[in-house]
Amino acid sequence: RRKTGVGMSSIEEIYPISRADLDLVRAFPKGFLWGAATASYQIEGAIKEDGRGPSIWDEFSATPGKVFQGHTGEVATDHYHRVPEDIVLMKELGLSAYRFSIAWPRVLPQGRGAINAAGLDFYERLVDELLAHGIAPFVTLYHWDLPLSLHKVGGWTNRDTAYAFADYADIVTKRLGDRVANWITLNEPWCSAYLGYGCGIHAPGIQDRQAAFVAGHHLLLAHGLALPRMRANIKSVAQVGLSLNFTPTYASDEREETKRDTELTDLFVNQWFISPIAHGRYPEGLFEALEVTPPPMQDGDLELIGAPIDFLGVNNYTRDVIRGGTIPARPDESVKVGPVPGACYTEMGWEIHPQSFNELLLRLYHEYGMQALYITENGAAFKDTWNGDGVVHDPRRIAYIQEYLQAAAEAVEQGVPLRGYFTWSLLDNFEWAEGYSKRFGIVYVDYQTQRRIIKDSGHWYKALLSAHRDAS
Ligand SMILES: CO[C@H](O)c1c[n+]2c([nH]1)[C@H](O)[C@@H](O)[C@H](O)[C@H]2CO
Repeated sequence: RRKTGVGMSSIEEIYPISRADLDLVRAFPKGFLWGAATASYQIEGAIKEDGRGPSIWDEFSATPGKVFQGHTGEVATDHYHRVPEDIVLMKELGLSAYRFSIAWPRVLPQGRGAINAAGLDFYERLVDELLAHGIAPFVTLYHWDLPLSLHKVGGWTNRDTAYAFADYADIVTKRLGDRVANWITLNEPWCSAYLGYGCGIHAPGIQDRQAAFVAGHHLLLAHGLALPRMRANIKSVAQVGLSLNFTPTYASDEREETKRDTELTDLFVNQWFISPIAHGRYPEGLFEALEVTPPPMQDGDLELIGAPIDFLGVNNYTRDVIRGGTIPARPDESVKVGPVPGACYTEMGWEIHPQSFNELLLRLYHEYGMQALYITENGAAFKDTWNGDGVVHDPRRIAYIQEYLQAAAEAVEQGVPLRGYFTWSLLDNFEWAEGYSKRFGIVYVDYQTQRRIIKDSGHWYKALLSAHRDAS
């Protein structure tokens, strides 16, 4: 797409959406929220500024061999110093909502005790600036950057951390509860528990499956303890939920052993957290399948954990096709089949499979009775390149979002109460163990200069959101 003249935009740049896109947006109800998502450690930088305490990701990413080429979140996209310009960018894109996370160690440098006023002030300014631009804040309280001091006394394997989280949630909602109407307690406790304590590819890098289930229980308990504290501080019209990751599992063939291994993998990957949240109990057979003992629980834990939430945040990117009977292994060692003939994949090696997204949404509504759903993460990493001028062509990301939104639109037509969609991510950012090697943004970040360049997908998303507003 080249400019047609100095200062002129090509007609495609003004209207980069198709007739099919116009039909697509009409499937979503008036008031449907369109946003983009980020997380504190992945975009903020300024990890030692204004009183912020260290987090487990500061220590983990600084540990040689843990992150691609030793990348860290020390600078990231320097969002901490660029909030005004980044919010102008969000406004330019026409976002009606923005999902971000608060860094616990910026608010409570030691995880508990003394409050860092500069940390709370930063998030207050961010929220006020969003509201001034008519963008609804969706605040995640925990997106993996646990204060290091809590890790030093066991982190999520220590039940006390759940109580410390509830105190942190109380402090933040006391300050922002009058202005923020959408709260997410935890982002993907499955990742915090299993990637952090089970297989150790994420902070704090522990490899102990039993510890993963103890940590998982304390993360759920943290959510349950925080809920009533938050509800006491937020407006009556405000809503609280949490974001869970799901990767639907499919059998690679019709053999009984394949179907069994696929069901066990589904138990482990998809049911572990939604079952306590939706049904107040762990899924039958989970602990046995993983060869762990049930995590220590106290009376009342599961009631707290299973207390009603106002919405479920759904994070989905792909599906897994499971090969059966290869090894008499546990579901955390199940063998994924790939590449699937005729399938397309993103830079993460994730199969692009919108049909499984549609089926997931239907399952969450029918099997788990979720009365409101937001897609709090969906997006794709591709090899985006920038040639130094104002354009970044990413047609595959446009196609990915189109296909997944089509699947979501079908779910809405099938009766799923879907209330909003946040693409991951607003900006290219620190992709955990992959460092800055993977770009998910609809806005490109040139890390040498911190320049932001709206990708074609950003221009397309802007036009799509505008078309939805016009159609509503
Ligand atoms: C199966 O993917 C997970 O749902 C997942 C994917 N992602 C996530 N969770 C995290 O919430 C984000 O911080 C990541 O940046 C993002 C992209 O990797």
